Amino acid sequence: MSAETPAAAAPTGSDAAVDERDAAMTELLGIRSSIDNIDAALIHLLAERFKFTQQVGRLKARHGLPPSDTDREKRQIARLRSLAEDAHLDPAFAEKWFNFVVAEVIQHHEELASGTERP
Ligand SMILES: O=C(O)C(=O)C[C@]1(C(=O)O)C=C[C@@H](O)C=C1
Repeated sequence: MSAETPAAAAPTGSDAAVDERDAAMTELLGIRSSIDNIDAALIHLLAERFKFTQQVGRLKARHGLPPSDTDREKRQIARLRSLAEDAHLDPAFAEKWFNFVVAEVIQHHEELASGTERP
């Protein structure tokens, strides 16, 4: 059987169809378990990233440096878009993700600079 021609489903309600549905559910649970692991890893990676950006924010606040650095952002976006392409991930999505995270980071930087950061 080729990837282009999936097997026809057994007639609805037949024993074969029930077996196929059970097998599909087992496969789905296995795939979801891998998705769970990846989501957990992403949360841990994001937490680590925010620990480092908090360090940057404190450094910038201490020395009166501006919260954002658009040149750095541009370079990082170009780098991430290229990495995304190599990884067959939509580069526009990679850029959107980066901008989303950076907006949050800049808000944290601003709070640190103004002394209104959350505990
Ligand atoms: O590298 C910095 O200067 C940061 O503040 C970190 C960071 C980022 O999260 O990547 C956030 C804001 C800046 O505009 C650029 C990059």
